[in-house]
Amino acid sequence: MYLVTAQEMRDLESYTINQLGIPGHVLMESAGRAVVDQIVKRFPNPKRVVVLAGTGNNGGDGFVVARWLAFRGWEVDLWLIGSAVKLTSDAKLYYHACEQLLSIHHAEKESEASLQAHLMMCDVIVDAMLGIGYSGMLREPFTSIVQWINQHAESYIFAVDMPTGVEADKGHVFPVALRVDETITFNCPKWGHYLLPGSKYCGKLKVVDIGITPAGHTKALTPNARLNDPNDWNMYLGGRKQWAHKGTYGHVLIIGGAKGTLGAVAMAGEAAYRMGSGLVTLTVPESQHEALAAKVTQEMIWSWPGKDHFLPEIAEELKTAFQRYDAVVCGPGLGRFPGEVRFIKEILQTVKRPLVLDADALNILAEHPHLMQFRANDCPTILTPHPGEMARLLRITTEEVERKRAAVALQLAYQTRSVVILKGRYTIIAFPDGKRVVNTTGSPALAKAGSGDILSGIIGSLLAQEIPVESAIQIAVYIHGRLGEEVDAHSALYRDLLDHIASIRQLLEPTNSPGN
Ligand SMILES: NC(=O)C1=CN([C@@H]2O[C@H](COP(=O)(O)OP(=O)(O)OC[C@H]3O[C@@H](n4cnc5c(N)ncnc54)[C@H](OP(=O)(O)O)[C@@H]3O)[C@@H](O)[C@H]2O)[C@@H](O)CC1
Ligand SMILES: [K+]
Repeated sequence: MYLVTAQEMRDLESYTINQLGIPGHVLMESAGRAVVDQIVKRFPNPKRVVVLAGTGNNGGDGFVVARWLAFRGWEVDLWLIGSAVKLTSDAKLYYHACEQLLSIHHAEKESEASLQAHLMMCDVIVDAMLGIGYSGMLREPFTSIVQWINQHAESYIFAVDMPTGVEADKGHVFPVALRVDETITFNCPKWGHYLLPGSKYCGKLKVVDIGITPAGHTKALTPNARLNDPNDWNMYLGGRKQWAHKGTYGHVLIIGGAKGTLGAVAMAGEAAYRMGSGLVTLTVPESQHEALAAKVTQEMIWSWPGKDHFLPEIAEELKTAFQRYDAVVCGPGLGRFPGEVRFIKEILQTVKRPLVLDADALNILAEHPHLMQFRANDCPTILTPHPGEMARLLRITTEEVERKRAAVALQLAYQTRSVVILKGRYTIIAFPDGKRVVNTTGSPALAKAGSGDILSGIIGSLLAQEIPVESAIQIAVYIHGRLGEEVDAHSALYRDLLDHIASIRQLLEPTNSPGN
């Protein structure tokens, strides 16, 4: 499913109205009806509702909702927030229809206390004040109404398209937005539903069709962002081939393992095996070999000569060694060590297969951005920063990363010619060609040490299995998020996450794919 900006949504709407000849008020009627369908799905028996309608087309949807809820026997209090002279022509049509059926309250003319009393007494609030047309600093009277509802209202709140105060493109909230239980949006989700802080206000998101031309219908109407959708890649998750041998599903190399962080490289290795790779090798400095060998069973270990540091004279040896692997992950528990810059340079230059850089490999890159020039353009590189690592890579604050997640992920993808996986609630995957994919799976269980190592291992495994890079990354991020949903958010250990890989993978496999 595509993810759109307000402008892309307007383009789809105007194509539908101007090219296909479907009047805007028909779309508005469908929009309002679709919202009512969702409301009555949640509340099959008539309730008392306050509908708050603005003067733009979002308000127009609100008038349609008020009319249909009244037809269905609901007790409707309809409030116009703003001046009736400002109503758009489509909104005006439905405002007049409501005038025939209901007495419309005008917030301009009535006291705040009167509105508050109605809001206190209702079971349901419908927020049709502002939608994708909102931008900038939220003005009065919306600010006061929103603040009051957030603090006092106990009713169930539906937002039409966007919660009032959440900006559609960047998810900005200046200074407040309405905290709702459900948001019903039209045709496509908007970026603001998935970006912080806006995403925290949306509650459950439901996307409904209202007759607007679907995104992607023509090239001109094709956005470059999507939600991570298993239908785009589940064809790569077929059953295991009957005649497979251990090389069939790729050989992953995981480079990491400084003293004290050997667990990270071991977890990444275990995740790679669980995701299906036939061979996994872990590599650590020689001084850590024994300690790692005591920790792992199934993984092979290859250690480079050196005592917690990299010796330039072994560069040639590394070059030969790196050719053996189908995908390389560098970073889990890597630590910092003398010779690290040369080490990363050798890896970037020598590994011709897909390369995932994580953890301290990213920190080294952040301090030495010139290193990326040693990576050939045709060798896929994947960077997996969390917001702190991203901040270091771009030399901005973590707060700025969180505020501009979609933009900064793309910036780093362009700068480094790499695929960037910016981790967090709604992980964003940005590709160097400008495409972006937003992942919706995940849970707070993943906010724990080890979670990133597991993700790296899963990505490495899928890349080694020669699944196309774009798909491999989307599969990995999606499955990793699903693992978090399967376990207890507080107590889960990395093993609990790994235990669910098989069942989630099976659920995602397309039916009738026995392998061959
Ligand atoms: N797209 C579609 O396909 C379809 C869209 N539909 C619906 O239309 C909605 C979009 O309608 P829209 O374009 O009229 O904008 P909308 O959200 O009502 O906001 C405009 C109002 O916001 C106000 N305003 C702005 N900034 C503000 C601020 N900082 N603080 C305070 N106020 C501010 C602005 O006031 P002004 O700046 O003009 O004084 C104006 O009054 C969309 O979300 C969906 O629900 C469906 O009906 C059918 C198909
Ligand atoms: K709204």
